[in-house]
Amino acid sequence: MDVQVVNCMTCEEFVRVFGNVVERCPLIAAALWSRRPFSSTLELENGFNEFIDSLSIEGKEGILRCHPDLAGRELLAGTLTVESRGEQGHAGLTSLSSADALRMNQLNSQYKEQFGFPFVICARMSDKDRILQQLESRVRNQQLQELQCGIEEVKSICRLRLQDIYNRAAKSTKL
Ligand SMILES: NC(=O)N[C@H]1NC(=O)NC1=O
Repeated sequence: MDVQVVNCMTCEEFVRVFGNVVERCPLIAAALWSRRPFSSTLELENGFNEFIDSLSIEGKEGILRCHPDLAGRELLAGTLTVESRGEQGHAGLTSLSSADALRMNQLNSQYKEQFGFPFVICARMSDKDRILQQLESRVRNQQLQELQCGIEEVKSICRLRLQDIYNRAAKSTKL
């Protein structure tokens, strides 16, 4: 996607295209629109990262709380966002054995009780075994260390979602 195309978008278009780069946080895209013009698509990605980094602890916790559990209720109910559904499918979470699903649910609950926000990991850079292993080890982190860990994962999710948007745009202009 040419950055000029991004710079010419109305706020409404921009939020439609980039509104779920941070899961269920279209406000972040709406805020970033004011920072146009961007000199490159990388600058837009940096904008997302800087915005997230500039938030208070409560703001960062809020971002994590907008993420659905991995292999949780929303996956079963079919109410995940398209992006999250794809990511969880990529990590094999849509076809877990009932023993693995039970284990993941138990660990997710334990984690949430411990920190007050859900466990977040970039599912596309992981798989079922690594996710279970990370849940088991990260639950032992300190509160602030774990907040930062979750936020770094959010940034990885963002980067891959932005790449998808650019790739889709590049494909559609080739047609
Ligand atoms: N809880 C959690 O990590 N959720 C997410 N991770 C990811 O890659 N997509 C999500 O929705």
